[in-house]
Amino acid sequence: KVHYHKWDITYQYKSPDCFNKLAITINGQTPGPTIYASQGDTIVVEVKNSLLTENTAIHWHGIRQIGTPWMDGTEGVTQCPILPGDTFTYRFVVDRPGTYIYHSHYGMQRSAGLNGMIVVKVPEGFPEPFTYDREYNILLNDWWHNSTNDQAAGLLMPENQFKFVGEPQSLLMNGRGRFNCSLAANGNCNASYIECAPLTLTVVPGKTYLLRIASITSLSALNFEIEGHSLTVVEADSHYVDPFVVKNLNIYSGETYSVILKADQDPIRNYWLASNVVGRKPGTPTGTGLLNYYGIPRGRHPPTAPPTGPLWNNTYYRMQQSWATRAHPNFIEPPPVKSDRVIILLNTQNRIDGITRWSLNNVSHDLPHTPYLIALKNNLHHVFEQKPPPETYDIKNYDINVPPPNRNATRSTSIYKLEFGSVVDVILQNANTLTANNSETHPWHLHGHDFWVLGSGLGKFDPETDPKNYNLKDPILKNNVALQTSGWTAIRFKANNPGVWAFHCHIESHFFMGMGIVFEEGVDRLGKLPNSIMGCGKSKLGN
Ligand SMILES: O=C1O[C@H]([C@@H](O)CO)C(O)=C1O
Repeated sequence: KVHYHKWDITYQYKSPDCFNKLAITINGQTPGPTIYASQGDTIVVEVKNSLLTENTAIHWHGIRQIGTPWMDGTEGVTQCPILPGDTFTYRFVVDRPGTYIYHSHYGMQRSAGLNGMIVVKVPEGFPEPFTYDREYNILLNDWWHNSTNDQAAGLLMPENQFKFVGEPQSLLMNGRGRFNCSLAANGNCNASYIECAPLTLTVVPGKTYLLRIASITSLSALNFEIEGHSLTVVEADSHYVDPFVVKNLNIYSGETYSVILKADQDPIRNYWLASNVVGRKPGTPTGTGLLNYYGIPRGRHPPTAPPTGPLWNNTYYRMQQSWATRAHPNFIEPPPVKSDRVIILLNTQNRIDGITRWSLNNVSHDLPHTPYLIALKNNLHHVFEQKPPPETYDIKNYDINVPPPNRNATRSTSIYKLEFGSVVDVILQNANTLTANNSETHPWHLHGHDFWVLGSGLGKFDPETDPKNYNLKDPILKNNVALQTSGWTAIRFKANNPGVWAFHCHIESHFFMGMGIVFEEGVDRLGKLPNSIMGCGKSKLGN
């Protein structure tokens, strides 16, 4: 089955949290429309760029694009951007069931509202390992009142004029939140807007619901909770997990979870849906919605205060909370027992020529003007740095608990070339930022692949001892994983999807500041690239 969508990308004044500002919309909506499909279907999205002054590109987050790497929508990596006034048609197969996200992959446009959900159903009759009466989608986001232009300009200021994006003004559920209008200095803020009416999910006492929860936040690690109800986690990044029950769920940017909710509480009132910031000192009120028990007026607030979630800086708790580590006993795909290559990436914050950047092994990533996929396919070796980036860092002597002794780093367009079919381990190693006694959570996302999460720990990864504790029996498969403060995370994947794939921190400002790398594998196995991805850098000549 082929699903056709026609999207017009425009700037419109919107009030997601009751504060009116310019947002990027799809057919006038932010979040954009939810795409529904079944496993094996083809999705066709004709994207018209009606942003009058800027390019765009749309990434289908979690979709592996096997055989269609040029549809991954990662500007600078898999395609030239879609120019203002131009139309680009994305066409790809959704080869696995689950919950996915789409969002702009150009500049920091995701933060301006260009995002939405994709739901891929299992085929008719396929026995899911859980049952439910109906399902709801919950897209979690954070939201600022200034523009992404303001934000980008602040990030590019030199030395102590650097201005970080700061903590969000509000937290949204399906694009709706509630800023306290009495705090609105300027701009129009009107809490009675229909647009900022809180998300309300109606449940029938005794019934069972599947909640598809996705986070598209630009910065925040969130903790989601439904007051008075426990949640049974059954799926993570569209892979079935060994089910476990939580009171509240940590969800990192880019992740999706499916949880089972039973309407098993006292039906005489409504209950809060709550999302709270964890991992960074909160500066944002709890994001709320309502769980409405059928028969109670939909808008009636619970008699209680919304839950405020776990302590934001309890790393140990967050480590424990990452219970989504084991695959469902009936859906285990064990990893290869050994890897062909181990890449260790030290995450540091640096200052390069006065500009604050993030780096991996002291290399901060810049995107080339000719997308890698085009450059590699056409052997244009002069359009990006050919020297390979460092495979590791000075593990013995580097102190991860102090600011980088050498603030400086280098910027580069270099990429990691992987032997097709090889098994690759990546160890993400966190460290202190430029600020003393400060390490930050980084949610990493890999394009084009799922990876096994073999293990994680606090402190410095030890190549001699830590691999002995990897879970090689039933590790979970995901395409997003959190790197906790001052800790490490180990992942393994097969380089078996011909293409060029970004692997980066999913914090919008961090990727903008160079916190990512790019893998290449099997590009020589690809057929002719579509002309539609050309038109920039050295690809002006067309094919
Ligand atoms: O890139 C960042 O900058 C700030 C801080 O390090 C300097 O203001 C922050 O929290 C980041 O994640």
